[in-house]
Amino acid sequence: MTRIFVAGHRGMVGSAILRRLTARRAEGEKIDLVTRTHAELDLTDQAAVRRFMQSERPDVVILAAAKVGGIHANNSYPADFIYENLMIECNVIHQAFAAGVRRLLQLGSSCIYPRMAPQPMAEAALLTGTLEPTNEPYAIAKIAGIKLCESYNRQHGTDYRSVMPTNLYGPGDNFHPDNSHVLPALIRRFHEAVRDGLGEVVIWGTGTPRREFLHVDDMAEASLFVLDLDRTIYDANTEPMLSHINVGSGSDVSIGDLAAMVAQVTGFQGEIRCDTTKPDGTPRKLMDVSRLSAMGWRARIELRDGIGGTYRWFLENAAEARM
Ligand SMILES: NC(=O)C1=CN([C@@H]2O[C@H](COP(=O)(O)OP(=O)(O)OC[C@H]3O[C@@H](n4cnc5c(N)ncnc54)[C@H](OP(=O)(O)O)[C@@H]3O)[C@@H](O)[C@H]2O)C=CC1
Ligand SMILES: C[C@H]1O[C@H](OP(=O)(O)OP(=O)(O)OC[C@H]2O[C@@H](n3cnc4c(=O)[nH]c(N)nc43)[C@H](O)[C@@H]2O)[C@@H](O)[C@@H](O)C1=O
Repeated sequence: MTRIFVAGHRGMVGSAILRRLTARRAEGEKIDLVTRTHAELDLTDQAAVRRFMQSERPDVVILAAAKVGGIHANNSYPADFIYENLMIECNVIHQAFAAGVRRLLQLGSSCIYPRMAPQPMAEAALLTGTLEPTNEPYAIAKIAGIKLCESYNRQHGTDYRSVMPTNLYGPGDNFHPDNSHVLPALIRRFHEAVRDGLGEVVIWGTGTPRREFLHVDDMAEASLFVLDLDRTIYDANTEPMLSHINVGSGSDVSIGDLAAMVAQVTGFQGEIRCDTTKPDGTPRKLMDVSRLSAMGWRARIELRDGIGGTYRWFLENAAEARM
């Protein structure tokens, strides 16, 4: 029996990972799942995390809990983003080690790479240049997470792994009008424009930045793929000081074209206007996914299909929620 703690199991990624693990258990895999809500266990609380790890003694930890948000949230609450994420990583990774956890997978983000990194961004681009200012505090925390895992592996021989997802979306996303990422924000805005009969939708920035989007179900599958890799294969495909693995779909789209896709999915036929007083952020973020591809994994869900499914989930679960 493998006892797995999924931290952040009520979030978009954590819940997708939990769905897959639950399905595997139903198929007969010997998995014992451990979860705690944020209210039950605040992962920024060192003593509470220590007590939890010592009493639950998981074999494996999946760290999908974090302070997460889009460009506006990152830019508005930098102290929350750096403090909470550093604390969560330090507590979970160190207390996992102290409780003898043999394998851990933590999720970083594509924003760890320099703002002007050569595209597509390879794992080796880490720490080669200046970060994007709108999310530097979050990125610094995420880089610290990679270095924590590498350091425990080097000093203590643990098997702690890191995946760096590109921009994610899907069921369970945060559809807050200001604090969310671009795709859920646009789904809400275009939906409300159609509902209210508006002739215009405003998108932030110039519409020219390019982003790569990956459906959360693909991300969950990739996470478990990396977690399940035999250690010799993981180690052979990474390096002790460059141990993270990019996860992406392999193609990107401009924000303007993304907005046009969301307009089509939601049935909006009016004008799309750019508010250039809002920041663009990084000009382009496309992952080099050759490391993961070489190990045999690739994304399956096409962006247009994924947006359609996410819009249906939004209509059924979030459209009426007060934000
Ligand atoms: N969404 C995206 O586009 C991307 C996400 N990632 C990474 O993927 C991971 C998962 O992100 P995602 O699922 O989108 O985020 P969500 O915000 O959907 O989920 C995060 C989860 O973490 C929980 N959490 C936050 N703070 C604490 C805390 N102090 N103690 C306990 N639980 C806490 C949240 O609980 P509660 O809601 O109750 O606070 C929530 O359940 C993160 O590491 C993120 O950085 C990386 C790249 C892109
Ligand atoms: C995953 C990643 O997410 C964040 O970085 P980001 O990629 O810049 O994320 P974003 O989804 O918020 O924006 C993408 C682009 O889209 C434009 N844009 C248009 N209209 C809206 C809009 O309505 N909302 C938002 N949020 N953006 C909009 C926006 O101006 C930008 O050009 C990081 O802080 C960090 O958290 C991180 O790692």
